[in-house]
Amino acid sequence: MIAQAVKMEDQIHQLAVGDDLEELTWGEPVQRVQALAEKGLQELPSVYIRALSDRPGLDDSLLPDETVPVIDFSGLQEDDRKQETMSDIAKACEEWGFFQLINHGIPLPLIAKTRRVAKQFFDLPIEEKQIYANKPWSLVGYGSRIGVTKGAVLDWGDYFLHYLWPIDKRDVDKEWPKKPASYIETLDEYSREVHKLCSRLMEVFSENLGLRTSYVGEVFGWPDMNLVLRINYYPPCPRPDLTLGVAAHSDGGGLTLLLQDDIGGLQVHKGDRWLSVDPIPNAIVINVADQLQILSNGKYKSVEHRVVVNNSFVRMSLATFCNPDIEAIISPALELIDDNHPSSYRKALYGEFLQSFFRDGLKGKRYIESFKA
Ligand SMILES: O=C(O)CCC(=O)C(=O)O
Ligand SMILES: [Fe+2]
Repeated sequence: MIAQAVKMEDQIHQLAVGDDLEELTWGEPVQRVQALAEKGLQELPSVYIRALSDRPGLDDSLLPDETVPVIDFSGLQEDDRKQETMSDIAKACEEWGFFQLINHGIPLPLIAKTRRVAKQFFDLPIEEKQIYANKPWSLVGYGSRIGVTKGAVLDWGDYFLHYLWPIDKRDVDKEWPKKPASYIETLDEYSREVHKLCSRLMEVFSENLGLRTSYVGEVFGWPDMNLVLRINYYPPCPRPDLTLGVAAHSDGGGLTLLLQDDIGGLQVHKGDRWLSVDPIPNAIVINVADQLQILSNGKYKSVEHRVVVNNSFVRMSLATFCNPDIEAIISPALELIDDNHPSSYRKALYGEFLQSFFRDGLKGKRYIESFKA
């Protein structure tokens, strides 16, 4: 079952590159950014240097009048605050595509433990992490780039990626770290909590869109929606002004739940500016991803975001992507189409979407553009 499920994603990858997977190679030998940074480089190697127009411009971040909305999820449990909380979430999805969720219900000691085991993994010697090195045709494992294109500008960061859900798609034996010893147990517990929160959010989004409560969940395959964890590790960088931890992109799946630490660096695109998502201790940053934008017929926005790095601190984040199955067909909900709101996107297999992603890596909002009706 496991082998089969993962193999399907490999097949999509194969379609994307049109090549024999086993022969696919990285454009350049893989360099761990963490190892480079630990050498104490004075200069930034040229593969990380972005074009002038993509550089972060480190001083143009937040203006005080504009901040990503903060939503108190406990408001949904109180009769007098429920309506207001629902409409705050709807507004955030429509205007920002992003919000920070507090009182989300994931136990804080579990969050602390999850962060701790993630950090302990990255603190292992390189050789121990290399055991999980990902292949050019799969994002699963220990990685330092997305896409194989020779000469591509690379992100200043490493990651570790694996499935959290559905349970039969997790290959705990091969794909989850064995060290630290409590990693598996902790992430198992974390996945169950994230699954609960995602389920609740999908219900809220459905209701807010005027759809039956189970609608978004049905499209994304609840209770077996795909939850994929990406632990991001951004070491200090000698020239943060020239590079990015993650290039500008929108997330391709359904929705994303992100735990960032207290360092800061995530920015979202609003109007023609990049605004910082200031860390709030233990808040979870939620963002609408491309498939939810399509399902909502463009009412909800899957917004571009990027990560800037700094020259003093390691920053870590844990992103959980909640995605439809690759065989799911995604299209705007019929209830959201009328004479004034014609269908903005064509019907497509989520796998078709993934295929362009595997081929080209992160490319701003280019993918969703190509699915316009
Ligand atoms: O590290 C972050 O704050 C965001 C990472 C991100 O956007 C991603 O992994 O898709
Ligand atoms: Fe992202």
